Formats: sequence, C-alpha cells, structure tokens
Amino acid sequence: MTANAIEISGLRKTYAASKTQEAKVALKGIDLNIPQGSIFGLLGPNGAGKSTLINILAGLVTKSEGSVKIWGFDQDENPRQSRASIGIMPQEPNLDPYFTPAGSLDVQAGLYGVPRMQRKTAEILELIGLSDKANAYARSLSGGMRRRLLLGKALVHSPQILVLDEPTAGVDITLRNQLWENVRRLNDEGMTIILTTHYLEEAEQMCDEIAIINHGELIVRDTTSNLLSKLDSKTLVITPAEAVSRVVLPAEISQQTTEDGALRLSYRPANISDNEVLDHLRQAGVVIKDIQTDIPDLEDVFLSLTE
Ligand SMILES: Nc1ncnc2c1ncn2[C@@H]1O[C@H](COP(=O)(O)OP(=O)(O)OP(=O)(O)O)[C@@H](O)[C@H]1O
Repeated sequence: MTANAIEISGLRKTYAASKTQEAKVALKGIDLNIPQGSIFGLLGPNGAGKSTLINILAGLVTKSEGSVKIWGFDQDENPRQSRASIGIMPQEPNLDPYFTPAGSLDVQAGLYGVPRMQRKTAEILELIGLSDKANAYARSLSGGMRRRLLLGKALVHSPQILVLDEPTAGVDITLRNQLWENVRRLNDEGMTIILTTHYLEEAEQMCDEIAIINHGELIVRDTTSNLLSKLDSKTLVITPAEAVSRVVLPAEISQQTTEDGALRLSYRPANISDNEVLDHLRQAGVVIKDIQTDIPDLEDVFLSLTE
C-alpha cells in the first residue's frame, strides 16, 4: 500500500461572524488522503473551500475541528515538522519589491531555518529560469518571473510536498508549459504535488488523482481515468449526406442539430450501443457522410457533479 503524504480527517472550518458577515461554514467534515508521489488535483467551483483547505495545510488558517497529518506529522502535535514538510506556492504574489530573487530565496530559507551551507539558491534560480535575474529587484521582474519566484520560494526548504494554488491563472501558454515541465521534473524526483486549477483540461493532463469539493464537502475522489470513465455519456456527431431536420429516434437518444447541419446524438452507452444508435439513424432514412465521437472530458464530469 502506498503511504500517504497528507491525511485529513473530519476537517471542519467555520469562519467566525463579523459585523458585516454571518458565520460561514467553509469545510463541513473533509476526510481525504493524498498518496505520496502523486500529482493530485483539488478541484471545485468558486467558494467551494479549496483555498481554506490549502491555507489550513499551509498553517495560515486555523481549523475548527478534525486532524491534519502532513508527511506523517500531526499539525497540532508536531507543528514544526509538519510545516517543514510542505511548500506552498500561493495564488497572490507576496513578494517584497525591495528584495532581489536571490535575496528573497535567502530570506525565505532563513525563515525555515535552513543553514547557509545547505541553501540551494543557485540551483533553485536555475530551475525557475531566473539565474540571470538573481540580483535584479523583484519590482523590475515581469508578472511571469514573479510567479516563478513564488515557486522558487516554495522550494527553499526542500519540502516533500509542494502545493500549487491556481499556479497558471492568467499565465501565458509558454510560461504555463515551463511551469508544468518544472512540476513534472520535481514529481519525477519524488515530490508529491497538490494543485488547484480552474483549467480542467490541465488537471486532466497533469493529475493522477482528483478530489472535487463542493459547498465545503468532498463529493468525489478517484483516479482521473476512473472519473472520466464514470460519466456514462457519449455523443456521436453525424454529418448527413443530405440536410436533415429532426429525425425520429428512440427517447434514450437525445438529439441536437448544429449550425453547420451536423446531428449531435447523445446517449448512455450502458443503455444503448453505438451500433444500435446508427441502426436507428439508418432506419430513419439518414445517409451518413461522416461520424465523429465526442468523449466526455473532465469538464463534463465536473459539471455533472457540481451543478
Ligand atoms: N476569511 C474569511 N472569512 C469569512 N468567510 C470566508 C473567509 N475566507 C473564505 N470565506 C468563505 O468560505 C467559503 C470558501 O471559500 P474558499 O476561498 O475556501 O473557496 P475556494 O474554493 O478557494 O474558492 P475560489 O476558487 O473562488 O478561490 C466561501 O463562502 C468564502 O466566502
């Protein structure tokens, strides 16, 4: 059995009421284990509770109930070791504009008590492609460079677990690819990666396993491939040889005509086979010129579970 990088049980968080806001239950009892060595996606609609969960892991938000173990260390019993095991790349750049990249990494390493001899400033600058900017002020860095520096800061204490909170929001395609290359490299070297993203295509490509949170509850947790196969729905896109309007088909096949005259036929493969669908179509007198299959992606799974 694989050991777990993170073990969360019965995790609840209620934000206290303020003058302007009622108390808010952000996490309603989450049980979640994240295996060592995985690239794990934490997904959910806006306000689902992802940031709250990540901030609890980071030690930035205090949980209300439950237990959190990071690399085997209970957050309450061994706060230092649990904090040392995890590095967080936050959503918002929190860089001091008066520090250079090398300086920022050094200060961060100091905060984590990494002895000077063991600091890997040059190695990290190389990894994040900022060696030539080592001594430039952070305020002179581009948005993309600042993001990379945030990744670097998360790595100074050589954590076993790296958490990336929306790492590619508003980031161009080149930088995104570079970031994913870095993440894959770190994962190949054994680092466990946890990420939140709004780009479901990205999660589908990157993550071995995925958990979806909605309204503070864990609604599903599975391997990406199992999640994709669970959605029992398929769509055939048929281009007819001659234009057709509505075709008479059994009720279990839903149909839609697209602007360019193609027929989109959706059905549950468990109820009816592809061949049967095509037979019905031929019986209705449709001559088929071209067929394409539209297989569900993570976005479909996500929408079916959260809407
Ligand atoms: N400091 C806070 N005080 C009060 N309520 C908060 C606080 N932080 C978050 N919340 C509320 O808790 C709920 C969960 O928020 P959270 O930021 O964890 O969601 P999220 O899944 O990260 O959303 P997003 O994808 O938009 O970042 C929301 O209803 C939010 O308004």
